[in-house]
Amino acid sequence: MALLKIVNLEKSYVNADGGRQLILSVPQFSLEAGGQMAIKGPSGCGKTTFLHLISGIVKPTSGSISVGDVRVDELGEAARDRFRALNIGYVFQSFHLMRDFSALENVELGMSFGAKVDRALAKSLLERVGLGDRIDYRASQLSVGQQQRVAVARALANRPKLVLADEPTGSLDERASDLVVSLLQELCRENGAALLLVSHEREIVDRFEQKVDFGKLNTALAVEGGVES
Ligand SMILES: Nc1ncnc2c1ncn2[C@@H]1O[C@H](COP(=O)(O)OP(=O)(O)OP(=O)(O)O)[C@@H](O)[C@H]1O
Repeated sequence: MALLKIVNLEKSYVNADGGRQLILSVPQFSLEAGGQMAIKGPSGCGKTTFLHLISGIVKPTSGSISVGDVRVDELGEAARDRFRALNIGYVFQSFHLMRDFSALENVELGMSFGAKVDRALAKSLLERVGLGDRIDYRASQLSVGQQQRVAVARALANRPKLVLADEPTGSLDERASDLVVSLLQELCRENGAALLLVSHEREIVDRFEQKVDFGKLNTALAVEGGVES
């Protein structure tokens, strides 16, 4: 059964001369519950916008986005924020951790916008990503790879149905990248969460059985003369 279903999704922005520019047009897209998929594509092809639309950070110009039985596109801003806090885990390229908060506090922060803070779960997630001995270190005292592992733990903290990862290995060397992607895949599998990861790195995308070229998925690129990957 599809967890994520998208039909005729479009996003346009007003450009500098006041006209509208269509930057994303995805006729059909779906991801099954617990499924794992990588989206590849070059810089500027709309990958981040796609994840922002799915998570409700940005509202579409038209079209429908269903996550489970919720129509994300029909929710107001506050409801989308609440929906995201309860249902979506997000991993960013640049982590978005609170530098002066400990690893544990950062994971708990991922819970505080959702249902409730569960310290035992936060600790077990940090142990699961290999940071059991670093839970009281501030984010600023952790290596770049360790910070991204905290971000992975935080993304699973609210027991999401769907984890979105936006270039999660962009700041990491090869060894740390491998570890972060493996942890994301394993933790999502263990928790029954679906995983949608975007990356421009072929080695990362090739680790997924399901992969999509966003240059082909986003038909606005052809209209706007955009890049092909
Ligand atoms: N708020 C906005 N206003 C106007 N244009 C925007 C806005 N946000 C994104 N865009 C445009 O949408 C296009 C897609 O941007 P997006 O960040 O989704 O691409 P991307 O594939 O994630 O790129 P990258 O890999 O470099 O992050 C770009 O041309 C960008 O300039």
